[in-house]
Amino acid sequence: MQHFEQSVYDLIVETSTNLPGDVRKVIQAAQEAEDRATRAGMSLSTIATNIEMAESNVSPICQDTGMPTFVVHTPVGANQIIMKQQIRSAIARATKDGKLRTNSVDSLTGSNTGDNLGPGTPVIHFEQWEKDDIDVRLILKGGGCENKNIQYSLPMEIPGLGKAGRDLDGIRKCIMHAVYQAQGQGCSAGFIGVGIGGDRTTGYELAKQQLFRHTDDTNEIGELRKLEEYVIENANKLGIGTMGFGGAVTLLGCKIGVMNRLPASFFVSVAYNCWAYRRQGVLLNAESGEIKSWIYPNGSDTPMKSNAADAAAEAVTERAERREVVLNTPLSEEDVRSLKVGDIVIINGEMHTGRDAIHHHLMEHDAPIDLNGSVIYHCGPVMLKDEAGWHVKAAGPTTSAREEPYQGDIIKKFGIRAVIGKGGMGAKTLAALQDHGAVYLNAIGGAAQYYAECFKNVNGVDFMEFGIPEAMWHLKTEGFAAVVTMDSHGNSLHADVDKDSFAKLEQFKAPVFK
Ligand SMILES: O=C(O)C[C@H](O)C(=O)O
Ligand code: SF4
Repeated sequence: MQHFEQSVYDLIVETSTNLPGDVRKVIQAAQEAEDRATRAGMSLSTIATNIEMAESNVSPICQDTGMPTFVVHTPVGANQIIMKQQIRSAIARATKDGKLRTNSVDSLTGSNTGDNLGPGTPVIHFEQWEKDDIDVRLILKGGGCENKNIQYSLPMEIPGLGKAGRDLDGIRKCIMHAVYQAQGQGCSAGFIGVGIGGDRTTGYELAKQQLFRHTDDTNEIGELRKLEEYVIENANKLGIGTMGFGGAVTLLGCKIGVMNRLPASFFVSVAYNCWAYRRQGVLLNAESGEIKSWIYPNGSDTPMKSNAADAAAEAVTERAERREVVLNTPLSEEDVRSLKVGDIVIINGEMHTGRDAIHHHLMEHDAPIDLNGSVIYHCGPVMLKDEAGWHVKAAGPTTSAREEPYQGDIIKKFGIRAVIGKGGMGAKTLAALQDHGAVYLNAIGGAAQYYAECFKNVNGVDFMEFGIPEAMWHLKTEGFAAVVTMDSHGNSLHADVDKDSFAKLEQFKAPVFK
C-alpha cells in the first residue's frame, strides 16, 4: 500500500482541476442548446473557457473546492485506519499545494484550520465488498450549491404547485420546486440527486449518492427513469438559465434513488450540484495502492469547444446590442447612476474582497482602508504565498444572498459604489443601491481561473485572522467583466427571473403521474 497516499493525492488534484468527460459533454450540449448571443450563452462560453484553463493550469475549476467527500470500497480485511490517515495527509498536502482551498472552519470560533482537517472534515465513508481492488470515489461539492439542497416531508403544500401527496406525482412536485428555489444561486445550470424515503439523514445521503452515477446511465426502476426524463425536459422550461440570467438550460442532470422509510415519514431529499460537478474515482491495486484505472471519463479527452470565429461574430453582435462600459476605481456616483441592468462593466483598478465574516465585522467596526467609491467583490479566493508574495490561484464569486442582512447598511456606511457577486441580492440591497447610488454586478459563478487572470497584483490583505477565504484582499485588477443585474433605478434581473419562473412553475400544477 506504499502508493495509496499518492494515488489519493492524484485523485484529489484531478477532481479539483479537470472536469470529467461525461460532465463536459453535458455542458457542451447546453452550449449548443443556448443562443450564444444571450447572457446565458455568453456565460456558458466563459464556463467552457474556465474548464480548459483549470485543466491547463492544474488549478481549481472553482475556488470553493467544497467538502471533500470520499466513498471507499475495500476488500474484506483491508486496514481502514491506515487508509483514513493517508487520505487525511493527502488532503493536507493538496491544500498546501493550492489544489484545495482552506475550507475547514470551526463552527463556534470561526477559525480556519488551514489544512482542511478538523472534526467532520474530510468526510470518509468506508464500505467492504467482495472484490479484490479498492475503489475510491471523491466528490468536491461547494457550499453555495450545498446551501440549495432541500428536503420535503410529504404530504405538504408546495408553493406554486399545491398539494403534494405521498406518491410519484407528489415527488414530481418536490423536484420541480427544488429546481425553482435554487434559481441561479447554486451556479446553474446544475445537476440534482434525489433521495426518496429514508430518514432525514439517510435521505440526504441517498440524494448525494446519486451524484456518483454516470451522467448518461439509465435508471433501472422504470417509473423513476420516466420521472428523471420528465424532470430534465420540464425543469428546463422554467427559464432560469445559466447563473439565473434566464435561458433555455436550467438543469443538466437528474438522478433519483429510492429506499424504504418509516410509516410516519415520507422524505424527498434533493442534493443540488452546480455545473462545476467535480467527482472522480480510481480503482486501486489493494497490495500496492497504485492506480489501475479511473472510474469516470477523463476530461482531457473531451476538449471544450471554443470556436474563435464564432466568438468574434458573437462579440460583434454583443457590442451592437449591449453597452460595454469601462470603469476605473474609485467609482463616482455619476459612473454608477449611468448604468442599467444588462450593461457589461469592465473594471480596472483596485478591488477588495469581502464576504461573510467581513460584512458581519464592518457593521460594528471601521474599515481598515478608505472604501469610498470602492468595489467590493464577494469572493473567497485560493491564495498561495512564495518568496515574491501572495498570488491569486482561483477567484470566482460567492453567493451574494448571504450578505443581504448587511449589504445595504455597509454600502451607505462606507460609500461603496459597486458590489460584485453571484446569484443576486434582495429588496433591502436594491433599495440601498437606489438611495446611495450603487450597482450590483453579477460575475459567472465557478469561473475561478478566468477571474484569477484579471488580478495582476496582490496589493495587501487585512483580517487574515478570519482565514484566507474570509480575509479582505486588496487586488489590482485589469479587465474584470461582469453584468449589471441590479441597478440604481430599482431594476433587478434576479427579481424578474424569479417572478417569471414562479409563473412558469405554476403551470406544472396539474397531475402528471397518476
Ligand atoms: O465559498 C465560495 O467561494 C463559493 C460558494 O461555493 C458559493 O457558491 O457561494
Ligand atoms: S461558486 Fe458556484 S461553482 Fe463554485 S462551488 Fe459554489 S456553487 Fe459551485
